[in-house]
Amino acid sequence: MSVVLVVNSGSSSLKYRLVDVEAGSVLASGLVERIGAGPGPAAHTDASGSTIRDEFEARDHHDAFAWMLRAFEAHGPSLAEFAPVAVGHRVVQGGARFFEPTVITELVKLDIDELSVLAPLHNPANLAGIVAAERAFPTVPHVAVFDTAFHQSMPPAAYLYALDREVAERHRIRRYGFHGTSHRYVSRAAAEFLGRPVEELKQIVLHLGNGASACAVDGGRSVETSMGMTPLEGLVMGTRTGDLDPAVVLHLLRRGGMGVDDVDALLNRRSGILGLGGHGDMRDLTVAAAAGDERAATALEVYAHRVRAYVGAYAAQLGRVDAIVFTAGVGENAAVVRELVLAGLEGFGVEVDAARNAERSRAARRISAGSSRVEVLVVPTDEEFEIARQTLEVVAR
Ligand SMILES: Nc1ncnc2c1ncn2[C@@H]1O[C@H](COP(=O)(O)OP(=O)(O)O)[C@@H](O)[C@H]1O
Ligand SMILES: CC(=O)OP(=O)(O)O
Ligand SMILES: [Mg+2]
Repeated sequence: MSVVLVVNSGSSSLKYRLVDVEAGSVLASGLVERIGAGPGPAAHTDASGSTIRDEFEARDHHDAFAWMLRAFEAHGPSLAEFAPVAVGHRVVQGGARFFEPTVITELVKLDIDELSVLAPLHNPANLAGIVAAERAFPTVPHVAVFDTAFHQSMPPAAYLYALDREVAERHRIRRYGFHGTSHRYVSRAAAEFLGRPVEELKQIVLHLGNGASACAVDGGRSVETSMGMTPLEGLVMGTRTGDLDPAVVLHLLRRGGMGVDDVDALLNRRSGILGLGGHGDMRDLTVAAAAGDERAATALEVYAHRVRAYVGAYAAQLGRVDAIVFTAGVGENAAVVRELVLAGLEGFGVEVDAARNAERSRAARRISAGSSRVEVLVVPTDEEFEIARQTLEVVAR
């Protein structure tokens, strides 16, 4: 059997999936939300797709795991019959320390904890999930799969900030990049869809979810990405600014009557399409824009303008573009966002087929016209499956 449990612990949620990697099938999946913040929704779906919903108060990740185990017991599948041979964990920040999926030891946990200074919103939650999962599944190996790992192939020209070298090195300030598991999976899936070896393709992958990042993938390797030392840099996101003149921060601290934590909350939680257009969820923003809400329409323009700027930059860095690939919640579903991003790129060999772009589908598909020099694809990401696959690979070694 090749059953792996995948755990994605966010600051306030636990997402899990039980995967049979060899069969390529999902045996169960679920979600516990609002951890540590009072009663919240929890849901568990079995292999047949039938879902049970609950309202549950998880004080911490241990409680959330306990809920998950009860859900398996009550609704199946049986964890005795489909016992995971390993547990794979999403860990967001691996710094320059982790290049590959890694079996979790006490030392690895110390490193993940220590890297929290470079991802204060993500790594502490990832670690809490690991500790809880180890307690729930004490006899199998646990593996950390890092968001940063895929981007370790970036050259110094792409990952260095033009900052005083001594200061940057002392504080490990450089661009690490995130969503690597998704960029890796999607760039390979796109090559498969095109029936071409990934080694010969130059791709621009646009992971547009709540968090969003662009990645230039040359021959299957990340050569540049838009997120930086933390997942705040780059594209406009649900609640994050993306690129910003750093002097804005200084100005707010000096003149805006704000403290460090206020500015942190402003940039990470109250900005992006939420701050600009009044909606942090792209579904709501596009509906509002279509209904004539000017602020929402402007936010959409800013969002698309930024993505287009990165497409142009990465086209220049790659020297040639074979494929532009959209993925994640917004990239897979929001036809209007794709249309705005791609508008006016005909001079660069990008021709969109409007009907194909408007089609709704869950499968990988082409949205460019037959005559387009650049292939434009929509490829659903599957970070959980990729984490399961990498976890099994490490365990089998
Ligand atoms: N049909 C849709 N139209 C527009 N946006 C969508 C649609 N479905 C999902 N989204 C958007 O995708 C985003 C969430 O993406 P997702 O990849 O699930 O994020 P994350 O994994 O970071 O939580 C939200 O902004 C959501 O509104
Ligand atoms: C790294 C990151 O931004 O992750 P998410 O998109 O899940 O917030
Ligand atoms: Mg995501």
